[in-house]
Amino acid sequence: MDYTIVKKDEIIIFEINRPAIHNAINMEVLAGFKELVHTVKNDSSIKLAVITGAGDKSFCSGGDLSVLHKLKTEQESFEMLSEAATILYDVATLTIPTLALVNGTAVGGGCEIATLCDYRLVKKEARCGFIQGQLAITSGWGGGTYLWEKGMRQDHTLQMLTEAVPYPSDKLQTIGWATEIFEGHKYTALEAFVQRMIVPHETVLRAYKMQLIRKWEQSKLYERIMEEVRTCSVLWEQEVHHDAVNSFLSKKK
Ligand SMILES: CC[C@H](C(=O)O)C(=O)SCCNC(=O)CCNC(=O)[C@H](O)C(C)(C)COP(=O)(O)OP(=O)(O)OC[C@H]1O[C@@H](n2cnc3c(N)ncnc32)[C@H](O)[C@@H]1OP(=O)(O)O
Repeated sequence: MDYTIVKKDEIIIFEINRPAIHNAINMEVLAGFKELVHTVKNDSSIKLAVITGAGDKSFCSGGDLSVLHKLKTEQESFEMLSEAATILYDVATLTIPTLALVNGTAVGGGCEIATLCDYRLVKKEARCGFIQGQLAITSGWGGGTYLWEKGMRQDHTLQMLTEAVPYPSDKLQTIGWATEIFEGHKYTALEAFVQRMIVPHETVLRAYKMQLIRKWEQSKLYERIMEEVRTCSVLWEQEVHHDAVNSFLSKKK
């Protein structure tokens, strides 16, 4: 399987399991996120949803370019991007807290997935960034729109999007993207964090998360995400984007 879903007591852990290609996202992993949403919605005992990556190198390197490079037109890319963005919006709006356990590199759509989570526990050696700009596109799964929601300084938000490079963990904490930085084993760090944040009653957690979801609904977050998707799909069709993807895929061969 390209992902695993494991429930440990009151926590559900979704792990992207494609370490050979830095946990890049394909349609199977996206289907896994749909399964995660379904599982959480049908099990009220779950208090926290965790997303992480297999191995110790990467959290997620974004969309699987060996698959995505076949999408050439605005319409073809819009269909994929909007499907992924909708699935990820359902993850973001789970009525329990979500936590990205960033065990390594998170770039492109991988940085978007970490950003949509409520918390980001980032391994000291991890580097995270919106590198889509290097492919001559914007984020396309909602990540840019979620980043503007994080309450970071506007200049830091725009820098992170437009510099299009992975940031080291100390900078991610300085700008307010990382919730905490950890060293050592990721599940040890998760356990320490959870001990502090899970209140006795899941009704309290859900009530507080609903305050955020209502804010997003009132500010039309989903509509703004779809605008991001449309912009990305227009840029996707440009030759400069296809050239950038092809040069990435050919550089190792
Ligand atoms: C769908 C849109 C979405 C969005 O932006 O909304 C996206 O995410 S677009 C995709 C954006 N992601 C990238 O451009 C990341 C590409 N990968 C890298 O930059 C590097 O691989 C990195 C930094 C993750 C790791 O670099 P490192 O030098 O340590 O490893 P390699 O580059 O040699 O990678 C090893 C192996 O994995 C393959 N690989 C890595 N990332 C991807 C990917 N996203 N899709 C497909 N394949 C990927 C890489 O090609 C190498 O394969 P090999 O056969 O061993 O040459």
